[in-house]
Parts: sequence; C-alpha cells; structure tokens
Amino acid sequence: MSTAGGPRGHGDVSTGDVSTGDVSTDDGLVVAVDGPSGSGKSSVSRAVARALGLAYLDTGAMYRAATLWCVRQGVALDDAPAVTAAVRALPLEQGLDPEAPTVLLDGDDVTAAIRTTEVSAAVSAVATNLDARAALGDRQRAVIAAERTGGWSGGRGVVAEGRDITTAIAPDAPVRVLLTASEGARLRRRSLEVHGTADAAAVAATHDQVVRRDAQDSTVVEFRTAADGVVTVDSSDLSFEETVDALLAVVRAAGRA
Ligand SMILES: Nc1ncnc2c1ncn2[C@@H]1O[C@H](COP(=O)(O)OP(=O)(O)O)[C@@H](O)[C@H]1O
Ligand SMILES: Nc1ccn([C@H]2C[C@H](O)[C@@H](COP(=O)(O)OP(=O)(O)O)O2)c(=O)n1
Repeated sequence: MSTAGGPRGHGDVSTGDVSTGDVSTDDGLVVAVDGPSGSGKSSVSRAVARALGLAYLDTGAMYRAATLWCVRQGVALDDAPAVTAAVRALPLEQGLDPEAPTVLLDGDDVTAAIRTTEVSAAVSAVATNLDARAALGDRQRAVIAAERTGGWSGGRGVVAEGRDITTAIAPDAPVRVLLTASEGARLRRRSLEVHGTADAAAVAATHDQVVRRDAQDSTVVEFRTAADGVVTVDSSDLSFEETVDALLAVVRAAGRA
C-alpha cells in the first residue's frame, strides 16, 4: 500500500446498505483497532488514516448516534425490542474522511450532539443489546467491504476502530491492534478533554464515562485483552505522536505501508 496521495473518492457514504460481497487479497487495506475508553482509539486511528490515505470508520459514533436517535424518537432505552427496531431502521449517514468525520441522522448533523455526557452515559444500553449490535455490525462490515474495493477511499481501504473490530467485525483484517493504556492515563486524558483539567475533582467526574461504561460494555465484548494475532500497543507512557508512530510501525511490519 502506497502512502502517497489522498483518497480518490469523495462524499459521504450511507451506512444503511448491508450488502457485503467477496474481497480478494489484492483489495484495499483494513486496519482494525480496538481498546477501552480513552486509550486513544479515535484520535490515533484518525491520524493513521490520514497518514495512509485511508477512510476512517468510528464505530463508537454509530452506537452513539443510535442512542441519540432512540432518545429523540422517544424510545425507552430499557425497552430492548423497541431499541432493536429503532436501530434496524436507523437513518444514519457517516462521513469517512479522517480530516472531518461527520455523522448525520435523518439529514441532521449530529457530529457534536453524539459526544454529550448524556449520550456517553446512556450508550451502553445500545452497546449491550445483542440484536442492536448485530444490526450495527452488519452496517460496519458493509462499509469495510465497500472501502476495500471503492467507496470513499477509492479502494485504498479503511481504519476501523471500536471494541469488537479485531474480533467480530473484521477478524481477517491484515492489521489488527489492541490499543490500551492504564486506567489512570485514560482517566487523565478524558478529564483533560472534557473538563480542561486533570485535577482530582475532574478525574472523579470522568469516572462514570470511562470506568463504569467500560465495565458495562465488557459484559458483551472483550476489549481488554488481545485476541490471537492481535498486536497490543500500550500508550500509557507514549505521547500522541509516539502512539501514531507505533501503529504505523505495526502496519509497516505487516508489509502494508
Ligand atoms: N498517547 C496519548 N497521549 C496523550 N494523550 C492522548 C494519547 N492518545 C490520545 N490522547 C488524547 O486522549 C483523549 C482521548 O482519546 P480518544 O482518541 O478520544 O480515545 P478513545 O477513542 O479510545 O476513547 C483525546 O483528547 C486525545 O487527544
Ligand atoms: N465496536 C464498538 C464501538 C463502540 N461500542 C460502544 C462502547 C462505548 O460505550 C460506546 C461509544 O464508543 P466510543 O468509541 O465513542 O467510546 P469512547 O467515548 O471513545 O470511549 O459504544 C461498542 O460496543 N462496540
């Protein structure tokens, strides 16, 4: 895979098409990244996608958008069948440009709205609903398959990040990484991001959306230990740039950059 140039395609990609299709080994690259909250998945995956000219698929954004959609439609998040029905019909369009990933719900730009504390606190209700997971997983597989042969990246490929990409969504990806960091590092990062400080009060206020949420999510998905063949990158003592370089080194080691 050449790192020169940018993506050949353009425009947003509807994530409602669940067709997958066969792919050959000559097709575009798939980099699968999983890990707990605050490990750096989103920011590092975006930077890796930019560096390699690949599309960027934030699967956590899909769970967040599904949660916001349920709230807006008046669907009770503890009503699992109603949540499943809403998620199956989710009017989601996701922009895959790593420079500016966007999320539209029924045409409404919710890129910022899905990051609120309210959504962060509620999203595990969708993430632990197995039928909703299956529906979102189908969409994720369809996007990944499309990017391997065309799509936004023009067939260059995609960096897809989440909790089950290396294991359930793209277990055959040529590059699979579990991005980890200590709980302390993850709390400090999220606290800095959300509150602008990592003092004791801010870290305590961040606990729910990092530690409690990961504990709840890990009841249905294993994202704390690497599956066979998945490379672990521990970013606890790495700067952001060093973490991006570590992932690019994994891609190079796989002979794909
Ligand atoms: N290696 C790192 N060192 C310091 N800060 C980082 C590192 N990686 C990510 N960050 C910062 O930590 C915060 C959380 O990262 P993010 O990519 O949102 O994590 P995740 O998607 O895993 O929850 C962001 O503000 C990001 O810029
Ligand atoms: N492939 C995925 C991606 C995200 N999730 C869940 C886990 C999280 O609670 C939510 C939101 O994911 P997101 O990656 O945005 O979470 P962070 O705030 O970055 O920790 O979705 C999942 O279960 N499976």
